[in-house]
Formats: sequence, C-alpha cells, structure tokens
Amino acid sequence: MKIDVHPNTSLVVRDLQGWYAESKVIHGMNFEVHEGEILTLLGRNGAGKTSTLRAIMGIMRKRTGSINFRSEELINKRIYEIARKGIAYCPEERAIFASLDVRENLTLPPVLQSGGMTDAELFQAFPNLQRRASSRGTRLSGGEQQMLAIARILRTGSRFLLLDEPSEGLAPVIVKEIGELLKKLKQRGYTIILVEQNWRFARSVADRHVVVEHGQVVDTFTADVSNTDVSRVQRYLGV
Ligand SMILES: Nc1ncnc2c1ncn2[C@@H]1O[C@H](COP(=O)(O)OP(=O)(O)OP(=O)(O)O)[C@@H](O)[C@H]1O
Repeated sequence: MKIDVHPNTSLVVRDLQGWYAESKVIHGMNFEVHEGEILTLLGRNGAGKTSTLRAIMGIMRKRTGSINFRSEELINKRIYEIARKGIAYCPEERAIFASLDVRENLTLPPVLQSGGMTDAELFQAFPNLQRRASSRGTRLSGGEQQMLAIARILRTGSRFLLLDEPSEGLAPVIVKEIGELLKKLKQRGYTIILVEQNWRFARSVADRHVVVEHGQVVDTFTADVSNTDVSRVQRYLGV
C-alpha cells in the first residue's frame, strides 16, 4: 500500500489494531501527526484514546499495523526503545511518586536525548515547582502534580509528547496555564498528541483534531473549525 503523507510528517499510524489480553479495543486507526503541531484525539469515555497513546508508546504490547516515526517502524519495538527515539508519555493519572519530593520526582527518569530542559530551565518555567521543590508528591495540588508530570518528561530530552488529559480535574485558571505552557512548547518545536474530552481547552491549543469512536478515527478537523463543525464535534462528544 502506498502511503501518501504530508512532507513534514512526524508520525504515521496506519491500520493500528490493539488488544488488552483477548479484548480488542483499537480497530484500525489511521492518522498522522506533523512535525511541530499539536494534535488532539477527541472522543467519549472508552473510545480508545488512551489505548492509542499506550499503543504508540509500546505499553500496549499486543498491537498490529504500522506506527512509523520519522521513517522508523515502531510496531515491534519495546517501550524503552520507543522512549529512546524521543517519544514520551504523560499518563492521565500523572504517576507522581507520593513518597518522593518534587526534585526527586523530577530527576527520576533518565535523560535519554540531548537538548532536554535543565533543572534550572524547568524551575524557571515552573516557578511553583521551585517553591515546592522539597514537598512530597502527596502534598502537591492537582495542578502542581500535572505540571510536575509534564516537567519530568521535558527533562528527558524527548520532543514528541503524548499527553493524556492534562486538563482533567483542574480549575479553569490552571487549565489556562497548561494551555499557555503547551503553546510555548509548540513554539519551541515540540510535537504533541493530546488526548482530551475538554473541547474548549482542546480548541484553544490544538492545530488539528482527530475524533475517535470505537477504536477508530471517524473524523478530522483543523483548528479553524466553522460553527457547523463545532456542533458536529459537540455531537461526537455528547456535550
Ligand atoms: N487495562 C485494560 N484492560 C482491559 N480493557 C481496558 C483497559 N484499559 C481500557 N480498557 C478498555 O478499552 C477501551 C478503550 O479505553 P480507553 O481508556 O482507551 O478509552 P478512552 O477513549 O481513553 O476513554 P477514557 O477517557 O474513559 O479513558 C474501553 O472499552 C476500556 O474499557
């Protein structure tokens, strides 16, 4: 099959199928991500958005099809090999270690590529984290935990980020801050796949949106969605 892609394409997903044990949850996903863009995967609960990120990262082991990243096939690669290619995953549950402090949480993952942000740069970008550097994970607010989870992957040098619902459960003012952060990362050349159910937030940051239903892509929108398209998106999301 000839794959016709945008010249600036970073990641191409073709006919991706994925399983948890015997249960198939990804049923032939097709989409691509361009270098330097923010792409959202939108969809209702259980649509298969998180599973798609987990399949790209190699956390979901049983998967078939093609995940081509900068001309390299990842479908048979293991999680540590995929991480070394420069892809990082920030899970919905944030995975902050409760008994470690902010600095320890930040420095736990290894630096995998050159060009990652230094501790000083990170503390400058996230002043809250600097103020709370010695606080344990359990003492952080939801917003601080989310910032820490993102800061932690920026330190590794990865420049292709998979972010699972960073806005979830956070106050609007913090969601706005996260939106500003994502825009800054985009300006610095990062490429981001964002899983979201918060359409307002997704719309404020992303270049394109892919709608997922039953483990498949059912529609795609660009950032300049028309009013008709907005009502279509809202129908998909049931809002
Ligand atoms: N660890 C797992 N084992 C078995 N089935 C799972 C597992 N995680 C998710 N699923 C199932 O896979 C399907 C897709 O779930 P997924 O979490 O990818 O959806 P989602 O679109 O990210 O929704 P949500 O926002 O609710 O997480 C659902 O039917 C879900 O029940």
